[in-house]
Amino acid sequence: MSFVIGRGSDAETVQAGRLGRYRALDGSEGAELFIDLDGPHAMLIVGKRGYGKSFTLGVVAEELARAPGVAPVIVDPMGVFGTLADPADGEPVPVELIDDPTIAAATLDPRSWCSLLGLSPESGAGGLVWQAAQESRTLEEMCHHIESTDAPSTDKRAAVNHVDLAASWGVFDPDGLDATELASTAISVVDVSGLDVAPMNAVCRGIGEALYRARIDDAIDRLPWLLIDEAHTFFDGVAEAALHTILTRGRAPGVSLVLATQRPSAVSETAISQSDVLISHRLTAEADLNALDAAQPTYMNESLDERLPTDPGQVVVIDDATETIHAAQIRFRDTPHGGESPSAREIAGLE
Ligand SMILES: Nc1ncnc2c1ncn2[C@@H]1O[C@H](COP(=O)(O)OP(=O)(O)OP(=O)(O)O)[C@@H](O)[C@H]1O
Repeated sequence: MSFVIGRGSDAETVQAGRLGRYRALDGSEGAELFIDLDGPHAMLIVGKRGYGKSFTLGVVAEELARAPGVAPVIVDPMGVFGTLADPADGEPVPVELIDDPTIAAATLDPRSWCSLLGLSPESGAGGLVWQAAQESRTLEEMCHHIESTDAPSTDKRAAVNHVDLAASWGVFDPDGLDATELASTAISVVDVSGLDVAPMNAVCRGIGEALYRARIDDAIDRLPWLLIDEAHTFFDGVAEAALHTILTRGRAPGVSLVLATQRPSAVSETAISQSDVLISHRLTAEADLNALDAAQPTYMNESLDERLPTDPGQVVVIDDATETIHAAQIRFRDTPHGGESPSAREIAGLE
């Protein structure tokens, strides 16, 4: 009998991903541990730098790419998940690489446009951007709308300059990514690594909204899974609204979210409280431990800090669906891990 996180004991492990093996107190490995890929989930993967968050996210990504009926998309802020497309050990991992992602300007609402451009909606330029975003579908239309008002010319100039700045990011296109494109059988790896935080957030928001809306409108017949590395980056920008929608309302339409971060204290409380699966690597920063402690379930009768592992790849999994806690060793990646830290000795040819 195998255990499937999010489901419980399962003899067949159908539509479940291989996560790793149980880890005994003496470090020895036990039975295989799986993760449910059938129903919708909100998962949070945490751990301090270098203890395996991205590696674990990669393992989940490999399993999702191989699973039927799901549409996995990974937002890759460090550009390390392109290696999912490299030859894999075992079953192939189907991957769709998206290197220059764009979204339609109309994906963002007027408030988000102001916050994306760092403008207060109460300011002259901010008010103009707000109105333009309400009335327009493209950046060009926004500029025309601003120019055509009888607002003071300094406000108009400031507003147009801000919209031009957004245009210079190169992430807005009326034919930007849509859900049908993202919802292929392969995992879509959206590389946002060349972008600043603001456009990175805009792209993430566009993808999150497109996937959610497509399920609400019955436009895609697979269940989307949105995986996000360095998730704290997106809780401090315009992407947050889309992530909150999925966290709080994603279950019914079947949209899943997997967030990985080294700073659980920097993602929202909702992200922690709404997660039904928490995978924790080693953590030491007090603020991060406190953030997780606040959401510690009553069925956990010792504190999380006491159970946290010490070595890379080791985790504690809190499974809220089955109200169980597991000590595990995450399995090795079947495709190369792209997040290896560079070594000065290696670069100098000494290793
Ligand atoms: N499950 C695992 N099995 C074997 N080695 C692992 C495992 N997980 C992590 N490692 C090792 O730990 C290293 C660091 O992992 P990873 O790059 O995922 O860390 P991270 O926590 O995501 O760090 P960062 O915050 O810098 O992204 C990997 O390069 C790998 O060598």
